[in-house]
Amino acid sequence: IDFKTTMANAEFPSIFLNASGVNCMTVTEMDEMINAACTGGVVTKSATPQQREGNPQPRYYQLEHGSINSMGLPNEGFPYYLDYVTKEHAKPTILSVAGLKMSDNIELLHKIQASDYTGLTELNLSCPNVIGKPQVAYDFEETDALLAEIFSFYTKPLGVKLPPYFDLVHFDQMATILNKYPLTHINTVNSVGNGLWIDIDTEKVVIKPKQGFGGLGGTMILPTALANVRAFRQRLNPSIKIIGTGGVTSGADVFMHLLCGADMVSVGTALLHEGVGIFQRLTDELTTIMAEKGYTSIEDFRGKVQDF
Ligand SMILES: O=C(O)c1[nH]c(=O)[nH]c(=O)c1Cl
Repeated sequence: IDFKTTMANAEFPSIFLNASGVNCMTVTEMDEMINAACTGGVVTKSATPQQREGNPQPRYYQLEHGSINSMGLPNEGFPYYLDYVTKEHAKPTILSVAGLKMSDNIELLHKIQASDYTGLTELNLSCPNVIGKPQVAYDFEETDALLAEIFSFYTKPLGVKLPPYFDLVHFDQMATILNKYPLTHINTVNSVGNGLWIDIDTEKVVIKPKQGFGGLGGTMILPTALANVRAFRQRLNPSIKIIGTGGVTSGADVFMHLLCGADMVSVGTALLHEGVGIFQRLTDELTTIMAEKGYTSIEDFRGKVQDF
């Protein structure tokens, strides 16, 4: 079975990507993603205008059923990633960008618009760990204003990375805004913001930044991720594709994201834990499930989750 798919002008040889932030900080990591078996390409770490050290360590911690992080947007800086994605690669790239303020986002997109890069870009509206900054995507007016400004000049393929929402009315409000713009895709979900974990031996929180508050990922957020993928698939124009992210550790999890309507699936916590070999495993497990059910193509079941 071939798992190739197309988004905007890019042909991905597989539906699998890394979640931005994992295995995508450096050229070495991004090349490893592209050269790995069963990957569709690579999503860069969200780039800020200048290089950033990020938050003090420990800033990532693996839990029994997932992860917690408050990285603080460490990255090599926008020029580094623009240079990488503008080069030729065997598979497509998605350039992730994250401004620390509105003007940063506008400035970064003007630079991409003016550059030779013709691939996909993903605007991260959902970083939960920039201290003192609320997530843009939880401010509907700001999101609407930002997208209106961007699409007044930006003509290249653009998607947005969204945080999870937890209220059906919020799905309605956000989808109404997103449907106004010619987005290539949304990527949902980013980590579940500001969780907390404690080591009871030391009675201390497990990460240093933000008094231990950090974004949650991994198995424990899969139900939230599935709900967000389904809710947006039901509400968004079919022209807006969906990268399903959150909680994927097995072929069954991939199958559920696809049933909810995802076009591609990205993996973060489990990729960090297992390495790029996970993509062959997910491919094999999904293939087995499809064979057992008599499906020969993802289109046989994508978006066809049934109500009870
Ligand atoms: O702290 C981070 O770098 C970070 N961590 C996340 O879990 N999601 C994001 O979008 C970002 Cl930008």
